[in-house]
Amino acid sequence: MPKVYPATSEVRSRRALLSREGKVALQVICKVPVADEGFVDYAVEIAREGFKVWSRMSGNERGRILANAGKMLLDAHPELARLEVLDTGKPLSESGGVGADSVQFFSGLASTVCVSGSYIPLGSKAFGYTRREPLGVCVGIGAWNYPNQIALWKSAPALACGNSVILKPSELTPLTALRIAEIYSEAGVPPGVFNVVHGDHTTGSLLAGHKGVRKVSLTGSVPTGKKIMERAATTLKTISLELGGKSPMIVFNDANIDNAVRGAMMANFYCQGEVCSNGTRLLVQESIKDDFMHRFCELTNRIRIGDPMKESTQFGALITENHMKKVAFLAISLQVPGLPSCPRPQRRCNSIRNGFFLGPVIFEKCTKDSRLLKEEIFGPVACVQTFKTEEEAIEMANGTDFGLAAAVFTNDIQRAHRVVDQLDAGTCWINEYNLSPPELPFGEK
Ligand SMILES: NC(=O)c1ccc[n+]([C@@H]2O[C@H](COP(=O)([O-])OP(=O)(O)OC[C@H]3O[C@@H](n4cnc5c(N)ncnc54)[C@H](O)[C@@H]3O)[C@@H](O)[C@H]2O)c1
Ligand SMILES: C[N+](C)(C)CCCC=O
Repeated sequence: MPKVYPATSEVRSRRALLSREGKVALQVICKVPVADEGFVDYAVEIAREGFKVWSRMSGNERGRILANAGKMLLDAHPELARLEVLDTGKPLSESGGVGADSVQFFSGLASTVCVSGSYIPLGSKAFGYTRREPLGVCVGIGAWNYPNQIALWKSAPALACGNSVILKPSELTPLTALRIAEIYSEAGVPPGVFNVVHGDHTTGSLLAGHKGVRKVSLTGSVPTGKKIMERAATTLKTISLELGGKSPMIVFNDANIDNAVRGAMMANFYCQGEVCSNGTRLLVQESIKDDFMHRFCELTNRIRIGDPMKESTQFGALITENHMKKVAFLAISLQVPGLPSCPRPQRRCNSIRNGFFLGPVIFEKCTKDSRLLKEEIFGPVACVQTFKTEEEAIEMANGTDFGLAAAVFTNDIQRAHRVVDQLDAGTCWINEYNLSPPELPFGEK
C-alpha cells in the first residue's frame, strides 16, 4: 500500500474549479493533512525501511517494476489529467500525460549507466573499482503548475537508481500525487519506497533539514530554493534546484514568421503562462516587428478561454486568487510606459463568473528597467522588445539573473548554433519552444 499519512489536527482546505453541466464554480474539493514533525519523522523511518528492500533488488528487477508502472501511468492518463485540472485550473488539453514517459525511459536505465561503476587496472597486481550506490531517502518538493510531471520527473530517476522517495507536492495541488502513489504500489513498488507527505512550507522545511534524508530536489521559486539550500546545509545533504525564469526568445528576420509566432504562443500562453521556462522576453529583429506583432496579436485574440474541463478550451484559470491579483497588478496596473499592444487584459473571462481567469496580455513598449522585464510574472504576460544586430540580441537575452531557458528562431543554422553557444541558459531551443522529452536534461545552467 502507498504510505498516506493520517490526518493531523491541522487541516487545510482547497478551493478549486469544478465543472458541472457547463457551469464553473469554486468549491472545496478535498482536505489534506499538513504533516508535522512527528509525521515527517514517521515518513523518513518508513522510507528508510523501503530503501533497504528496494536498494537490494537488482536494477533489472527495479526496471521491470518501473516499466509496469510506466504503462499503468500511461493508461491512467485521462484520470490523472482530470485530477490535474481539478487541482490547477489549467485546461484538460494541456494536463496530465507528461511524466509517464519519464518513468518508461528511466525503467530502461535502471540496470545500466545509473548503477554501473568502472574498473581501474593498477598494474599487473592490483585493480580498483568504483561503485555507483543509491543515496537513500530522497525528498521531492513540488511546485503547483505541473503536479503530475513534477512527481514523476523527480521519482523516476531516483527510484531507477535504487533510492526511496518522499514526495511533498505543493499544498495547492495535492490530488495527483496520491493517485500516482497508488499506481506505483499496484505496479509492484514495495511498501515504503514511494511515499507522499502533504503539507506546506513548514513540512517542506522539516524534510529539507531532516538528518535521515540524503537528498532534496525542489521545483519552486528562487526564494524557496535559497531557503532549502540553507536547510540542507545543516546536514550536508545534496540538493537539486529547478527554479524560476525570465527566458528570452530571439526571432531573427530570416525566421519563418508563422513558426516563430507559434513558438511565441507556446512560450507565453501555454498553461496560462504558468510555466517556469516560458520565453516571456520576446526579442524580435526590428525589420519584422510589425509583421510579427500583427500575427501574434491576431492568434492571441483567438485563444479560447473557458471551462478547463472542456476539450476545446485552450486557456484556463490561474492557480489562486492571490496569484491572479499579483499577475493582474503587473499586467494591468503596471502599464509603464504604455498600454498593452494586445488589448486582452480583462480580469475575468466574460462567460465564467467564478474562477481566477485573466486573459493574455502582450506589452511592446517596456523600458529597459521595467519590472515587467526583470521579474518572473508566472502568468500570461508577454513582453516584446526589438533589436538591430545579433550582438545586441545576445546581450539583451543574457541581461537577466535567471538562466533557465532560451530560444532562437532563424533559418540560418550556423547563426542558430553560434547564438545558442553564447546564451547563458540551461536549455536552448532552435525554432521550437518548451519541448522537453525525458531523454534530454532540463534545468538551470
Ligand atoms: N525550473 C522548473 O523546472 C520549474 C518547474 C515548475 C515551476 N517552477 C517554479 O516554481 C515557482 C512556482 O511554484 P510555487 O509557487 O509552488 O513555488 P514555491 O517556491 O512557493 O513552492 C514550491 C514548493 O516548495 C515548498 N516550500 C515553500 N517554502 C518552503 C521552505 N521554506 N522550505 C521547504 N519547502 C518550501 C512549497 O510548499 C511547495 O511545495 C515559479 O518560480 C516557477 O518558475 C520551476
Ligand atoms: C514541460 N514544460 C512545458 C517544459 C514545463 C516544464 C516545467 C516548468 O514549469
